[in-house]
Amino acid sequence: MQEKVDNLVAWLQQQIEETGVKGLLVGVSGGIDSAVVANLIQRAAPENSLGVIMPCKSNPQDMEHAKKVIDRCGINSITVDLTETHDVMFSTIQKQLTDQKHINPDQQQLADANLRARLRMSTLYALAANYQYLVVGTDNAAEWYTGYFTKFGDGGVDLVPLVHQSKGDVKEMAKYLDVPGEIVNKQPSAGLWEGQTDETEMGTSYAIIDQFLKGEEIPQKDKEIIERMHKRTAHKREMAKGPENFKIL
Ligand SMILES: Nc1ncnc2c1ncn2[C@@H]1O[C@H](COP(=O)(O)OP(=O)(O)OC[C@H]2O[C@@H]([n+]3cccc(C(=O)O)c3)[C@H](O)[C@@H]2O)[C@@H](O)[C@H]1O
Ligand SMILES: Nc1ncnc2c1ncn2[C@@H]1O[C@H](COP(=O)(O)OP(=O)(O)OP(=O)(O)O)[C@@H](O)[C@H]1O
Ligand SMILES: [Mg+2]
Repeated sequence: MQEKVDNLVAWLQQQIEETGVKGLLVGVSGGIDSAVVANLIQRAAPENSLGVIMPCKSNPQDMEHAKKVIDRCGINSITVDLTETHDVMFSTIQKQLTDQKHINPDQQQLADANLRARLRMSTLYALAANYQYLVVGTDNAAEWYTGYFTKFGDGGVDLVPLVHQSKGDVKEMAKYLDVPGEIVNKQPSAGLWEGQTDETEMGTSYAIIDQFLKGEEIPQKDKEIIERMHKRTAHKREMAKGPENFKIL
């Protein structure tokens, strides 16, 4: 584990050097993935790293966990509360849709949730411009393969150090990095609505996705879910498409 952590820290330092930026920042949610990334960037750039706490109608316990992560790893931090910003923006959009009688009630929960993730992304880039830092993402191999992230939201980042780590690997790394036990052991959640957990929403578990990614046998039902998610979200892992027949280069 020490070797893996040292390699990831060295890789982050190399990215700072190659890109000529001053440091790195990450959104700290109170979940395990961002706890690990906060520790990694703090090790990579102790004086030039930042953890950003961005509550947006969030569960208060997540905020407490986020603060614990920050205190335990000693990273500099800033809190930007996006609750009011989200309220104004989402209600303005809903009002226009309602006035035009175009509102689709079935899509509102997802639209609300993804707007939270995209407001966080915009906040991180505003801070990155200020400090001349890069935005570091927290997606692990399971989330990346299944596309379980918001396009241009939590997926809108400059670096993804954990993209080749399974959720199990992230958990082992968190223990090694001394992330508080209550964070290591809680149910993964995007926290985008009350009671949301990743595994209930996906209909499969991280343990099974990890097995699938390692080429191990898993139940047919889970295989179908994982392959369907992967196929449906291919666009999130690619550049935006343009018409092929107008290519000039
Ligand atoms: N074939 C295609 N080619 C190009 N673009 C395509 C497309 N199909 C949809 N799109 C576009 O993509 C959009 C759908 O993608 P997107 O906006 O991402 O939305 P979507 O994938 O529907 O939702 C995001 C999912 O990620 C989960 N999430 C989000 C954030 C954090 C976490 C977490 O684990 O913490 C999890 C969230 O709970 C939800 O299940 C469509 O509205 C459309 O604009
Ligand atoms: N309230 C928040 N404040 C700051 N960043 C956030 C917040 N909510 C989400 N994020 C960012 O979005 C990322 C994606 O969330 P995700 O839930 O996948 O990761 P996590 O919370 O770190 O771990 P877990 O998947 O175990 O819940 C987070 O890692 C974090 O960088
Ligand atoms: Mg989370």
